[in-house]
Amino acid sequence: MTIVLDGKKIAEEIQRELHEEMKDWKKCGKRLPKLAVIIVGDHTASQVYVNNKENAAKYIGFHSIVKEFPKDITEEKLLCEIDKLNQDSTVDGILVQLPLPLHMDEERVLVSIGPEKDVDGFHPLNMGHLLVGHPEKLPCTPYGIMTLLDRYQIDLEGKHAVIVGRSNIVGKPMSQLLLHQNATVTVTHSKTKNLKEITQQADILIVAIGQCEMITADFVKDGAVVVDVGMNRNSEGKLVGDVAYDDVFPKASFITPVPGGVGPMTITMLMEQTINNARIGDR
Ligand SMILES: Nc1nc(=O)c2c([nH]1)NC[C@@H]1CN(c3ccc(C(=O)N[C@@H](CCC(=O)O)C(=O)O)cc3)C=[N+]21
Repeated sequence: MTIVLDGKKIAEEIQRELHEEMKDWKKCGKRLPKLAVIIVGDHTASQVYVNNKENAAKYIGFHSIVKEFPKDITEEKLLCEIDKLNQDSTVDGILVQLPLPLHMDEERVLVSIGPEKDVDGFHPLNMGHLLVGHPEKLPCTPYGIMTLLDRYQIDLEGKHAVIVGRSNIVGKPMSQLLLHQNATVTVTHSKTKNLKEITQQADILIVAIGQCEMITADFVKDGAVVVDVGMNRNSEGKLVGDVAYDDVFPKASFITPVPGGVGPMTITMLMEQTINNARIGDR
């Protein structure tokens, strides 16, 4: 029997808890958290993400501001805007929506975010904390996946976790979090030879490659836990993952759907880290 890892449901549960906490903050007059989201250029593709974030913040009951800039804004101007937010003591979290326009140096922009306000966990300092095993801020998608696995009491110790994709945003940080839980981790990528032979060994298979329904049943071991980070539009405009869900479903012990799996968890972890910053900072 296959169990669906219901990210939407777990995300709602956590958001309800956070909502209750914010009610208490309001009651005792504590300053409410504030998240600042920066968007540069056309963001129609990530509109869903932006809307979901706004809605979550509204529901939980804290402040969220969105700053939109044209795609031809200079890097200097953008850095200046980030610096204003760094210095604004009412702002607890800053997120710069990726990808940035090609003329910008993404790393330079990410480094300019104050590490203590980096709710995405993309700052090299926070990546470093994660690498040495004392994470301060976690990238929201890997954090969301770990929370989801934990809520379904999926034991990771000694399991072979195979990650498909090595991005800084998902694959690399995911590998570290799984290692910390004593999984044996293999990271595969576009140059990996015999990908299928490796994914077939996975007890836990995490897929984050951005290829529409690439992982079919023949890539998956019987009883594997399958986590799909992909979010692609197919030819009919429907949102589909990197995993061919219907094909893989009967083989998996647990599987995340798209939508309603990893996505809502990512949003919720962003909310949690913003609140956590306000909690510890009281800046
Ligand atoms: N600095 C930065 N941090 C990010 O975390 C980041 C980013 N930039 N740029 C864009 C991507 C994309 N991303 C999504 C997260 C959740 C959903 C989400 O909530 N998905 C719903 C979609 C629901 C629907 O479309 O119907 C779901 O999967 O159920 C979507 C997309 C975060 N990203």
